[in-house]
Amino acid sequence: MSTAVRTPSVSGLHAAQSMLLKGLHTGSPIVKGAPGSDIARMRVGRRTSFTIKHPDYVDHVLHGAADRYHKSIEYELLRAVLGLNLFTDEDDSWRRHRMLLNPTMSKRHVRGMVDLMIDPIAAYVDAFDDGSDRIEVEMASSMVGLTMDVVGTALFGHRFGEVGAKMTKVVTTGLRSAEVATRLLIVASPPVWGMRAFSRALHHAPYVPPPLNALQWVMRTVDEIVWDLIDDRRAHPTGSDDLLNLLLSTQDEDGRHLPLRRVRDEVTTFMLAGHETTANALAWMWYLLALNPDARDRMLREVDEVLDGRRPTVDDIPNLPWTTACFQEAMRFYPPAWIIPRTAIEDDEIDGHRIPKGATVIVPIHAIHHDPRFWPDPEVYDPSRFLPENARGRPRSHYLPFGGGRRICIGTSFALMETTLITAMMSQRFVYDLVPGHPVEPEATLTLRPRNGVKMVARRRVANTTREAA
Ligand code: HEM
Repeated sequence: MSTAVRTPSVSGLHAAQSMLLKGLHTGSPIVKGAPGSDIARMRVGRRTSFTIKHPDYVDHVLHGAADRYHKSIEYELLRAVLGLNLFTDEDDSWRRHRMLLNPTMSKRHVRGMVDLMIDPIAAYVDAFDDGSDRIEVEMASSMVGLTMDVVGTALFGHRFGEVGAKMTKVVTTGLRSAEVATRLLIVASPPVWGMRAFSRALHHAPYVPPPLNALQWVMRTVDEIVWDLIDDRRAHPTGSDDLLNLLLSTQDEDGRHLPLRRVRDEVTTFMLAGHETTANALAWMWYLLALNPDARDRMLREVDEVLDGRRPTVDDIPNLPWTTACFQEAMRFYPPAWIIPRTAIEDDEIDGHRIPKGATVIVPIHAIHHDPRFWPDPEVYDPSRFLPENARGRPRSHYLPFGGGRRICIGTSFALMETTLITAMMSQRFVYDLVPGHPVEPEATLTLRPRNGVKMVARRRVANTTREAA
């Protein structure tokens, strides 16, 4: 290793105060780091954290030296809700399960799911269209119901329907209580064993005080939904090659099936991780498109030219590059997973800066996506950045909505195909405008969500207009 250099530091007291009073947000000292430096160190309680803002440093942590990092202690809270699964697992056990699930989520296999995705989207648009020319809609929760249904149909052969509506409240409550718990955690900085005991207690204790009792309610509600799904499939087996059947039928070399508990944990993860981030990103995209009518008009023109009013097929997706780019640029602007924390499991060094074993390393995705060194005019919503000819050759850690390295989101292809279809199909009949005066602002929980939702009016499209003005 080379000689260690001095790392700029941020006051731990200031960071702790800000955390307790304002919570974690995109401007928190622990996220912003030190001005003018790509790495900053801070100590809060017993914990040392580093914020790294340069893509090369991110490359090191997520790719080159990935063996030296695990997910951070905050994931223990997720483990309490989701159990042990692809998201929360580590090392050999993670590797085995990732190898098992990769083929089902590969681009090739997901292409085969496109018709399954289209059915719930078409049903959503039909149910939404009450025949009037202007329909009010709160996009964030509406997208939760839709993306739940798409994941349910494509991966579990199950339409969530009513459950989708319930999930908006469950997930919002869960994320808000988790945010409060994370604030306390960062300041109290308990050891991992303390955190695990806390998570177990949260699951099983007969009484938990507010606000943590909300987390317990979330865990129990999610548990009920997922066990119903598994029990139903076991009682009524199907021959499909969906994710649920893969999890229920897979056997190791000794012929042993996955424990049912693990099946439950994976299903919970795919159900939650598979819809919440996607729904958020879509809500942000509709918001940004309404603010940028030129980008929106170009999307509408592309959809009309390519689809000519018919249902899409899998072969249409590559012919909708602007539509896909509108979604990708929305994820640059408001990345749903806006921060990625890791823990060093052995001593490391980043560009001469010493990272001791046990330290937390924070990758502030939102900040990197808005850094003018890597994104000219970062506050301008410009989908052309993601047209294939402009995106080619971009360094991988400039754009991280799906994370990076071996822990990159397994649902990347699924999400990109699903959202292109949703954007196109929802735009065939309607164009979406903002309700004036409704405040739209980001709320940073585990994901970056619109705090008060996004209230919009769907306006029926008029044939043959060149400009979709109100
Ligand atoms: C726009 C939509 C999505 C975004 C922005 C997103 C973002 C992410 C990010 C940033 C990670 C990495 C977290 C880390 O490294 O700590 C991740 C992991 C993961 N995502 Fe997604 N995701 C999306 C959609 C999906 C979908 C559709 C699914 C499943 C159907 C899914 C399932 C997962 C799983 C299981 C992991 C853990 C992978 C592993 O560690 O091996 N995600 N996602």
